[in-house]
Amino acid sequence: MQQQTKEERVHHVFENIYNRYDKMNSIISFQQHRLWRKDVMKRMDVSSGDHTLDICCGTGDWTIAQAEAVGTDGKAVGLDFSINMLSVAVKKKMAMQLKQVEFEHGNAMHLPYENDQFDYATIGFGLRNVPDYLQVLKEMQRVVKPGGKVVCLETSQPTNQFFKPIYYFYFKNIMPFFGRIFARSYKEYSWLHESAKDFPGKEQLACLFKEAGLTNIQVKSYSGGAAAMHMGEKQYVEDE
Ligand SMILES: C[S@@+](CC[C@H](N)C(=O)[O-])C[C@H]1O[C@@H](n2cnc3c(N)ncnc32)[C@H](O)[C@@H]1O
Repeated sequence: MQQQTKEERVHHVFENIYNRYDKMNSIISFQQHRLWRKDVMKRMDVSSGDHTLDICCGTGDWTIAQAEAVGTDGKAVGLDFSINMLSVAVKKKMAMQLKQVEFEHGNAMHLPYENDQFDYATIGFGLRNVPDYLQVLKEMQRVVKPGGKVVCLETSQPTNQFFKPIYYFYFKNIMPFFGRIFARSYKEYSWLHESAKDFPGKEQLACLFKEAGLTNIQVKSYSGGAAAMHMGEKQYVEDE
């Protein structure tokens, strides 16, 4: 039998868990993800009229938070390759009657946008799912305007020696168990452990941001290093 690529596997996972995703997010993170997202939005300081892009937007909560921040003079675009995850996002947009948000189908590895289009490009719990982290960061850097920001909120590797074993035990054993009980998807929630265990730690990810051409990199750790935000800026090119 042919081996599934990482991209095919990830696609399959999210096409299947889309209708339980929001509920499960709150269960497996003990609601912490809401606090992390709120803090990241505060640090981003989005202005009314800005144009934002949220890739791997899933069911759209971060895109919608951005749409609220940019207001009706701005625009927030959410992009994802799972039609089912996007269908949940579109329902939320309709229910909230938000005109300034668009959800689009596409692949984070090859963003369907011209260079220098957005004030912000964000990715929330999406980077660890893509086949090539650096390529996606380069794509995000490409589509933001000079002075614009690339922001990633993702699980990370805890550095606290006491917390570390608890965290890994939880991810490996408890979380897939929650997945089985609450979402009837043991296999899909095992993927979260696999993708999170191999994901770069804070310093490594900051190096990838640098390699993607971003500067002024800020890092903020959450919940003992269980998650982290990285934010970098696209430099202005000096006139010759
Ligand atoms: C863990 S969910 C995160 C959803 C949302 N950003 C959030 O914060 O809740 C990861 C999302 O990334 C999407 N995704 C994974 N790889 C992708 C790719 N190569 N291109 C576009 N979307 C991708 C999945 O379909 C899924 O909706």
